Amino acid sequence: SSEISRKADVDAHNTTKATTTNKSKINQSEESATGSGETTTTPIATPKRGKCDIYFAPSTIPGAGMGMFAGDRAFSKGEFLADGDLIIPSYDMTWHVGHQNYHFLWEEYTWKASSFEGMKEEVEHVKNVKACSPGFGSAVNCNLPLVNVKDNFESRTVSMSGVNGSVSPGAGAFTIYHGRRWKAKMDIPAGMELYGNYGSGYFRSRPEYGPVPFIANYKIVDKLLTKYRRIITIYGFKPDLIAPDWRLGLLDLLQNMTAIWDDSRTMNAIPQTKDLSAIDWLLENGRGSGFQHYNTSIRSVEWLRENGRCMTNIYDGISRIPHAGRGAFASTFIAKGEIVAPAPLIHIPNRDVFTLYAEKISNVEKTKGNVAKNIVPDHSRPIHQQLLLNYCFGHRESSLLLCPYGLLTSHINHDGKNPNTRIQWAQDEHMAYPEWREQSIDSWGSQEKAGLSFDFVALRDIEPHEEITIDYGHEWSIAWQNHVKYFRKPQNYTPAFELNERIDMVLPTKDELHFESVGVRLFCHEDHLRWAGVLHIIEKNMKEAKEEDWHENPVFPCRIIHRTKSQSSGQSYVVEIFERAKRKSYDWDGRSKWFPMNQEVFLVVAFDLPREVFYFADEVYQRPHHRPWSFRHDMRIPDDIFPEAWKNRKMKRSQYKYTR
Ligand SMILES: C[S@@+](CC[C@H](N)C(=O)[O-])C[C@H]1O[C@@H](n2cnc3c(N)ncnc32)[C@H](O)[C@@H]1O
Repeated sequence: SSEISRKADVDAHNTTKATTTNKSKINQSEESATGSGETTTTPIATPKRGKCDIYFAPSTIPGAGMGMFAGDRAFSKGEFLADGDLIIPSYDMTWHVGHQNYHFLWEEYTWKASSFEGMKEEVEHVKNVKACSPGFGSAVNCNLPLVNVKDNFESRTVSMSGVNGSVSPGAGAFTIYHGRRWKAKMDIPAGMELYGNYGSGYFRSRPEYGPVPFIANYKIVDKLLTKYRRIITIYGFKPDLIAPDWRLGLLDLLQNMTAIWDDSRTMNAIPQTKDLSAIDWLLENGRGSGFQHYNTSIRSVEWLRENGRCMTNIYDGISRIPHAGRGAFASTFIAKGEIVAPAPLIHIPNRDVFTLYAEKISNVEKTKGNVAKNIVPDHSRPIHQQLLLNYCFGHRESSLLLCPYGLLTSHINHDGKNPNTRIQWAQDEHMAYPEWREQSIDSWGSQEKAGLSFDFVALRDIEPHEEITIDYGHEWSIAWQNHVKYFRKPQNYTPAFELNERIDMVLPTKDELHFESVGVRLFCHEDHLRWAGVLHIIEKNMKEAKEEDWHENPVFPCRIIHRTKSQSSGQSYVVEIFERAKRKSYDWDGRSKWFPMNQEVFLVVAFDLPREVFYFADEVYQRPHHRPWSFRHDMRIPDDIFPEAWKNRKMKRSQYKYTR
C-alpha cells in the first residue's frame, strides 16, 4: 500500500532481465492457486523440531540482499504467517537534532504513524512521528507483481502487555504498540520468497532503483505480447508450425527495444526469456508478464535448510519477567549452539540523534508590532531519549547503535544471571558488508543499506515455550536496578487506553482528580447522551465541529461533578458536557485541519449516566514512553565481539558510571 515508505535493495533492472520462467514450477503454482481461498485466522502451528515455517536467506531478486521465504510448508490464502511485530514510535527527530542532515537508516524501515489507529492521539498534533516496525515488514522484500503477503490491520493493538501502567517502573520503557501481523494474500507454496507491497510511490521516490515496472506496465506488456502472438498466428497457423527462428526474431525485436528505451518501466517489464513456450505459458490462464519471475522466486526447501536461517523458532507473548512487557518464547526445542533467530541490523552511526531536548523560545522578531515566537530545542538541556534506544545494541566506547530487525528479535528480554541465548556475529556470507567490522564508523556509517547481522544463538538446550533471554550487559542491569530503586509512581497517571479497559472502575469526580492535570482527557460518547435525552440541547448550543474517538465515533469533552449509586443501575454519574474551541493548523502531513484548543465552553449537564458513557484519551506527549521518568538504556554488545575499529569514544570504563 502507498502508506509504506520503506526500502529494500531491489535491483529492478537485473530483476526483470536476469530471470526466466520455467514450466514445471508454473504448473506448481497453478495447483496451489486453486486452493481454498478462504480467510482463516488460525494462529501459526508450533513447528516440529527441524521444520521451519519461514527462512531468512539470500533473496531471489538480484541485488536485494536477504529475503524471507515460506519454509517447509505452504501457506493458504488468508493464513497468518507469523506472530505480531512491535511498532516503536520515534518523535520529532529533525526538530530535536536541529538539522535535516543526519543519517537515520531506520527511515527506510518506517511507516506513517497515521496508518496505525492507536497512534492517532499522538500524531494529530505531532509532526514527524515515525512508526518503526522491526519485524516482518522490515525484513520482507517487494516484487510488485508477485506480492503474496499483506499487513493485517485488525490485529494491531495498544496495550501495556501485562504491566500496570499506573505503577510499574517498566511503563514507558517498552512500546505499547504491537500485534502487527501478516497474512498470505494468495496461496504460497513451500520455498517461495515472500513479498510485501511497498507501493509504487516507494520506487517512484527512489530513482536509485531505476525503472522498476509497476503493475500497469506489466499490463501494457501483456497487450504487446498478445499482439505478438496474434501476428504470428494471423494466417491461422498454429504457433508451433511457425518457424521458431521467425518467432524468436520477432521476440528479439521487442526485447531489443530496451537498448533504446532502457529507462522505461514498460520496457523493463518485457520478459527477457528466449524460451518461446515460457511466453506462451505466461499468456495462458491469465497469469501475465508479472509472473515472469514466479518460478525463480521459489527455492528448494533443501537449499533453504542449507543456506537459510530459521525465523520462526520464536513466538510472541507476555514476558514472565516482571515489568518487562512482551517477550519471545521458543516455539520448538532448540539445541545448544543452534540459531534461535537471525537479526539483521540497522546501524545508527551517532546515538546522539536519539536525544530529546527541552524547548526554548528564540527568534523573537518584531514585524509591524507583532512578536513572532519560535519554539526551538535547547541543546544545552537534554531531557530524554527516543524509545528506540531501548531496542538497539550499543557499547560504552562507541557512538554506534545497532538495532535488530527480523521476526520478533526485538522481543528478546534481559536475564543477567541465567540467559539461555547470546548474540554473535552472523557468518560473513549472511552479511552484505562483513568488512565494516574492520573499518571506522566514519567510513561506512552513512551508508543507506543494512550490511551487518547478528545471530541469536542458544547457550544451552532450550525447551519449547521457554522464554528466550540474553544478557543485555552489566551496565544495563545496573541502570535498570537504579531505575527500579528510585522510581516513584507518577502522580495518579494511568494511560487512557488502560482506563478504557477498566469498565468496573469507579471514576473520580472533578474535585477528586483533575484528569487533565495528569495527562488524560475525559470524553462522553454521543450515543449515551442521546439516550440521556440531552443531545438535542447540545446540538442546539454547539458552534464547533464534533470531536471523535479512535473509531471515529462522536464524543464530547466532559467532567464528572457528582457520583451516585442506585440499586437498579449501580454506579451512575452527573456530568458537565463541553465543547472545545478549535484553531486551524497543519497536521503532520501538511494538510490543514481544525485542532481543539484548551478553552472549553459549557453546553449542558447530563444526569444518571453509566460508566460506559466515558471515553479516555491521552493528551499529546503524555503516553508513558514520552514521560521523562521512563527508563532508557541500550542493550550492550559484549566486549569480546565488539570491533576495536568502532571505538570512537575511548574513555576509561569508570568515567562512564553506567550512563547512556
Ligand atoms: C529490546 S526490548 C525487549 C522487548 C520488550 N519487552 C517489549 O515489550 O517491547 C528491551 C526492553 O524490554 C524491557 N526489558 C527487557 N528485559 C527486562 C528485564 N529483565 N527486566 C525488566 N524489563 C526488561 C525493558 O523495558 C527494555 O528497555
